[in-house]
Amino acid sequence: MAAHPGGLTVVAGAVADAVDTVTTDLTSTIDDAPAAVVVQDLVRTYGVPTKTDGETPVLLGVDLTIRQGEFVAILGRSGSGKSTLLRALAGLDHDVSGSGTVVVPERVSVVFQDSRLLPWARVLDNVTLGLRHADDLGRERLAEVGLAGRERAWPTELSGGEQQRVSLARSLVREPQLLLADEPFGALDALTRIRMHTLLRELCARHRPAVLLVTHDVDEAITLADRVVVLDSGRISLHLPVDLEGTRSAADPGFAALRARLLDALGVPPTEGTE
Ligand SMILES: Nc1ncnc2c1ncn2[C@@H]1O[C@H](COP(=O)(O)OP(=O)(O)OP(=O)(O)O)[C@@H](O)[C@H]1O
Repeated sequence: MAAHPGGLTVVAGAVADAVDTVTTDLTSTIDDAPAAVVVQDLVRTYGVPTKTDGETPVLLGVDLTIRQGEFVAILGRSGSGKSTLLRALAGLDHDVSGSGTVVVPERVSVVFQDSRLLPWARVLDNVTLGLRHADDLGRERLAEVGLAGRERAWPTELSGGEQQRVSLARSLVREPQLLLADEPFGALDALTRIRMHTLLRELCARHRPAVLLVTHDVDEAITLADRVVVLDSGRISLHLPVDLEGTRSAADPGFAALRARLLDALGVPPTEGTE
């Protein structure tokens, strides 16, 4: 158990043994897999709260469990605290105070909207940065994201979508038990975004990390996630399992029903064409 700068109790690696156990149990489903992430009564406040003015907390008591191999997407209005929650799991937040418990596995990778590649390092070096003897694995992951042969390219020679592919390869080379993604496709054009959805689904099916995806895009959440949660007024107001069979199409009635539920939870009034 480690002290956390924001006053949290963070337990890293506490669930690793259980995670290893489930991979040998072929009959298990996500529903009965052990927890990869446990968040209990998480409160987060920016700035230093004083007794007199008392800053308003951004998170007011968030409870969330993500199971091994489960893909959870989080939606919420702008400023509702989605990134604050993600940063608390990543241990990346500053100038915050709070309370609560966060249990995360040992190996956590984070992907952001911008790829955050080092411009002076070639693609393969970006992927393996900080790891020793990882070139073969790095090449393998680059091939998985469709960038075989681009190992010696500089980041500036890649398109935005290709840079995000490198960012995904860099996160996967660390074999994360938890992948945190903060609007990773937010800056991409619609067609590239659809390709990236397919790629991410394939990668997650192969590597089975637990995933927390922050997104503004309701359809993206339904397309990718096993469960969508909505953050509202500092708490999770809805857990919605995505129980769609096979390939998910926005044209399916089941998809449209989930979209309507989520838009309602987000306070978006129904419009023509949305049931
Ligand atoms: N470093 C910080 N210092 C002070 N306040 C912050 C800081 N980071 C975020 N906030 C505030 O906390 C609230 C939640 O921010 P957060 O980025 O978590 O929301 P979000 O739901 O991810 O928003 P968006 O969808 O617009 O990205 C906002 O009101 C924001 O202004």
